[in-house]
This record gives sequence, C-alpha cells and structure tokens, in this order.
Amino acid sequence: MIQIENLTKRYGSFTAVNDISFTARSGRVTGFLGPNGAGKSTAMRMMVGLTTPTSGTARVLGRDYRSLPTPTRHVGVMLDATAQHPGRSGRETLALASAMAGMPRGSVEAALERVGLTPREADRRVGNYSLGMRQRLGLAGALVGDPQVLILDEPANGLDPAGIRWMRGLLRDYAADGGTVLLSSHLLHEVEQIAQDLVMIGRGRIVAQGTKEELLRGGGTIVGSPDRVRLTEALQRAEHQVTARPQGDLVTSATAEEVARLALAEQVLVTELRSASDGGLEDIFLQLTADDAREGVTEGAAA
Ligand SMILES: Nc1ncnc2c1ncn2[C@@H]1O[C@H](COP(=O)(O)OP(=O)(O)OP(=O)(O)O)[C@@H](O)[C@H]1O
Repeated sequence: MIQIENLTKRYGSFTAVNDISFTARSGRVTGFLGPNGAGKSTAMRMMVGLTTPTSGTARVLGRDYRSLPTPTRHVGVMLDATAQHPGRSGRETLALASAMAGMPRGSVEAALERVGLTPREADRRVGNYSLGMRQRLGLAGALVGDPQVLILDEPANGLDPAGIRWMRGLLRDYAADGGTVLLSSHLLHEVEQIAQDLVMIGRGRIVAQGTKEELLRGGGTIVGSPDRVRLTEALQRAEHQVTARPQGDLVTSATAEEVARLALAEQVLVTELRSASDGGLEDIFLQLTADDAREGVTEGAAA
C-alpha cells in the first residue's frame, strides 16, 4: 500500500505538486494519470526518497521509503528506463540489482524470463537496446527483489501494442497476487485498460480520483444548445453544476432526463444530449484538466 498525504513540492515560486492525497491499495493497479508536466514524476520521486517534499508525507508499506530496510526487497521502482548504464549487458545490470537486494543468483534468470528478454538479448550491451527492451529490463530490475509494491513511471513508453498487452497481463497478475501497482502515464486509453483505480492530476493538483467505474459514472452529461446562457441559469437554479467546455457545449452534473425536463420547461432548444462517459476517460480527463479554458468560457456563458 502507498499512502500519500498532503504532498507538496515547490521549486521557488512554482508549485510542481500541490497538496495531493491518495492511497494506492494492495491487490489493485492504480493509474496515475496526467498530461505532460502535471507533476507525476515529481510525486513519484518523492515517494521513493529521491526528491524531498516541501510538505506532506508519502508512506510505502506504512513507512517512509528511506527507512525501509533493503528497500528494493519491498518496493520495485522504475522511474527512467533510459538511465541504465549503456556499457553493461542486461544480465550484468540485473545481477547488480539482484546483489544489492541480497537476492539469490537465480533471481536474475527468473526476472529475465518474467519480462520476456531472451538469454541472447540479456547478453547484449544495454546501449544497443531498443526503448522497448530497456523498459522490459527496467521492469525486470524493479521485480528482481520480489517486492510487494511497484512504482513505475510511464512503463509502457516505447512498447509496441503486443508489448503493452504483455505488460498489462504481467501487472494485473502481480496485483491479483496481492501486490500494489502504481503506474503513471499520459496515455489514457492504455491506463483505462490496465488500472482498476485512477488518480488524475493536472498542474500539480488532483482533479479526480476513484475506481474507474466511479469516474466513468461521475462524468456527468454533455449538453449542446444555441441558448447556453438560459440553460446554464436553469440548471444552476435547480442546483446542478454546470461548466462550459472550450468546444462550445456544456457539461453538467444533471442526468440527461433532468436536462431534457428543464429544457422543455424553459423552452430552450437542445441540440446534443449524451453522457460524458460515452467518450471514455479521455473526455472526462480533458474536461478536468482544461482549467483555464473552462473558467474563461464559463464566465462568458453566464454573462
Ligand atoms: N528540479 C526541478 N526544478 C524546477 N522545476 C521542476 C523540477 N522538476 C520538475 N519541475 C517542473 O515541475 C513540473 C512537473 O514536472 P514532472 O516531471 O513531475 O511532470 P510529469 O507529470 O511527470 O510530466 P511528463 O509526463 O512530461 O513526464 C514541470 O513543470 C517541471 O518543469
């Protein structure tokens, strides 16, 4: 289990991670989603003691990562698969990680097999690896200490579709055996297929979190109308939340039926009416992270 409480990181006047709290539970894959620069890597670096938080705490298996005895036996970490030493072979890289974790020698072959690197590939210098092979090696390095928790930053980067499917199976099985997986990505469709729980981050802040089903259900209703101002007012009077989206329509907490009844009562024409979750998590995610555009348009619509 990973518990993040009020975690904040400031660089001068810039806040990279802004008061985030969430729990990644054991037996589950938790997706940490956000666009480029959202603060995912900074948050993960704080979880494993590589960056000092300005405030707040990150606990892994109930403890500060740095206070864990032989951390790699408990937590498998892959933050930057391209950072591996190019002159060593894949097997040498893993042998070092295995020795540092105090694991028996057989753990290297077991990890190689688990990530699908052949003995020939394992003997090649990492400098000659493709990005996908580096990701597999990085994952092997995270798994070699047989940890209960995996923290993986963009693990699917560079993997082809077959590789992504393979990784999905591996991480699902790992969680099904009781492990905790936290993986970050800016590729929403990919995470939608792997993760059971989601934490969405935009500009350092958590914008939504919950199980995938909860987030899809909670997406609200998208409404198109040439008379957005009157419809917005009617929805707000009925105590529904309404936000104007940059694409010119509205998203509201009201159900489609509630919107239809209000529009009928107000004699407002509705040209589009659908559940926001029809567009999958991507729609929800884009709405949630389009902060500036959203506020600007809302003011305009309500004026
Ligand atoms: N050492 C640092 N000094 C100053 N700013 C930093 C530092 N590290 C990160 N940042 C800034 O913090 C913000 C969040 O960066 P971070 O790498 O955590 O985002 P990310 O969500 O992982 O993005 P990506 O998907 O592009 O990797 C960015 O604006 C980045 O420029």
